[in-house]
Amino acid sequence: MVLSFDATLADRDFDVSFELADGETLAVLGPNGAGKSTLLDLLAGLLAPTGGRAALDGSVLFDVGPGRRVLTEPRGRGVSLLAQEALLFPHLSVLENVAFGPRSRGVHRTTARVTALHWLERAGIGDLAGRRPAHLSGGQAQRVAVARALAAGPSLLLLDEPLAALDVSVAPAIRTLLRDVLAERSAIIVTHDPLDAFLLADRVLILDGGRVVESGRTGEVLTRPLTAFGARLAGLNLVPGRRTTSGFVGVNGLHVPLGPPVAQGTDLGLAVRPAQVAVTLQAGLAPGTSCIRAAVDDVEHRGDVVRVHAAGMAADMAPIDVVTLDVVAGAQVFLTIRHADVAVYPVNRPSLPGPVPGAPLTGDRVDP
Ligand SMILES: Nc1ncnc2c1ncn2[C@@H]1O[C@H](COP(=O)(O)OP(=O)(O)OP(=O)(O)O)[C@@H](O)[C@H]1O
Repeated sequence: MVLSFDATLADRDFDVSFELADGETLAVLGPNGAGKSTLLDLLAGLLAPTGGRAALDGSVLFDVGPGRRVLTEPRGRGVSLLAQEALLFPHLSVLENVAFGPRSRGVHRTTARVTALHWLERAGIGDLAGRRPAHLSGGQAQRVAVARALAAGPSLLLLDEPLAALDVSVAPAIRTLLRDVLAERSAIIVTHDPLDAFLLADRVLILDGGRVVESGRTGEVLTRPLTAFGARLAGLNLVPGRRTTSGFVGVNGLHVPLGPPVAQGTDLGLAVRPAQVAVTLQAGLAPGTSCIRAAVDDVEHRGDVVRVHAAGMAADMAPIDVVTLDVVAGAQVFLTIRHADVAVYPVNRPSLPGPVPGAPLTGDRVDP
């Protein structure tokens, strides 16, 4: 375990614990005000907790409680922060910017420059070493920031939405660079983008209201979310429901027959993609499908598709079908799902504060 973290911050109602394995990348997601920046600031030493303890590579970052108050200064933490904006020193060259970290740790000037050049080359911009930041594009500046964060030789890399300020044409290349440098590196990335979580992180921590509300392997959380926020991130419908004698019964009345392994009364969730929910005017009764009747709440235009909201679910339709079937708010429709397209699973599985060892979880999937 490279990092153990347990902190409360009373005036922000923040109370979060988790662990990070050596070489693991953790994505921290959550709505605005969830506590993501607070988490990074506590780790970087920009904020002091009111209670708790964190240790990185066996060294205490903070240890605060009755009768004890240890707060390691930011520079001594072995933590580097890569922010949205590159924030380079304008009066220093690119090489000097990157060499600054090692230099300020007392590394000899020549060695620091060799280290800086190594990371600039790794970031694909060795040829820009002599430039001033004013003469860099946004993408180039962020590459310099990546090199600078790594040249400091951190035990833990913190990334605060590192792609958010970049032009969409530049972000993919920087994402590829991050994917390369994050492999085998202990890192925590705050992001609003589930794609970044998928591509960059081994594990996901979802915060809401200063608490961990979901945690697990990225693929697990984004295919079988436990919370409405997790489902929204993953682009899935999540229908809460229960196991009854005949199977899954959703709060919206959707019924899906299930095999025996799950005990009656268990709280279940059904996940299905909006593209796999069919909207019709007649009840669909084909074998292997389930159908509910619902009134349309809202019709939302989303580029190539129209998203229809009804019975707590979203269904994507082709615009021509919306017109042909006259699907408008208030219309009565039938929503049909194929059993083969849904995942039904317990939603009260314990959250997993630590890394999940080995194989994906098995045994809790109870797809029909
Ligand atoms: N400087 C501050 N002083 C006091 N409270 C703050 C401060 N910054 C944030 N908060 C509060 O702490 C809580 C967590 O905020 P935080 O900025 O960590 O959330 P976040 O998940 O990073 O949100 P966002 O996605 O909007 O950046 C919120 O209730 C917020 O109002």
